[in-house]
Amino acid sequence: MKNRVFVITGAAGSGKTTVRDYLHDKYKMARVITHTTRPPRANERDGVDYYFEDDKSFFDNHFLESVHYAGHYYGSSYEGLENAWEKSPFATIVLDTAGAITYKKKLGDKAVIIFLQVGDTHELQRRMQGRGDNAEMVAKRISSKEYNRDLEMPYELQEKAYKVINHDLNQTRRRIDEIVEKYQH
Ligand SMILES: Nc1ncnc2c1ncn2[C@@H]1O[C@H](COP(=O)(O)OP(=O)(O)OP(=O)(O)O)[C@@H](O)[C@H]1O
Ligand SMILES: Nc1nc2c(ncn2[C@@H]2O[C@H](COP(=O)(O)O)[C@@H](O)[C@H]2O)c(=O)[nH]1
Repeated sequence: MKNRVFVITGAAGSGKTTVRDYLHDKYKMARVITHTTRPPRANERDGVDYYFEDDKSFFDNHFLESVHYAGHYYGSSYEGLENAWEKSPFATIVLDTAGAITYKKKLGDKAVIIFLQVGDTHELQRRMQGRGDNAEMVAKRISSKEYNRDLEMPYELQEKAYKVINHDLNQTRRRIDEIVEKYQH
């Protein structure tokens, strides 16, 4: 089976991590852990959710791509992807849309891009608060240009990404199953 990386992208709170974990649990896809200078949330662990870095250590990595998002750096390394592919031919990663565009440009058909959309921005805020983000963090996030940019599929991903509306989670899982099925043979 050809190596692939399923890139889950979309706005904050759109369900990227939820879909990534579904791909891991159901299809045993290896998760690519990325690096960030953002402080950990209450339930996040270093090396599991992210590699948490400071403004100096972040730049010691060998990045395939990196971005500045809502005041913090995020980046995904070549080694992270190679390590995931050593575990399984199908890997999965969560990226903002700028990162997804870079993955598509650099990896071509090895990168399968899934863009998640939730039309109602109030629902997105409810979901962020529901998972325990504090009100100040949510306010900062939704006022960032990156969050607002990622609400719609960018021009560069049109015709190159699958758009999945994540309203009902069971429907989303079924749609994800249909997409994965296309790459299994
Ligand atoms: N279809 C859905 N219906 C209701 N709640 C959902 C749905 N999908 C995900 N959620 C919930 O919404 C919250 C945000 O989801 P998740 O953390 O996966 O988003 P995300 O896109 O990874 O966010 P971020 O980019 O900010 O890390 C979680 O509490 C998750 O359980
Ligand atoms: N381009 C990249 N985007 C990344 C990376 N790791 C995470 N992300 C995306 O950043 C935002 C914010 O994440 P959060 O955990 O602070 O809510 C979100 O869209 C993530 O998907 C990366 O290495 N490169």
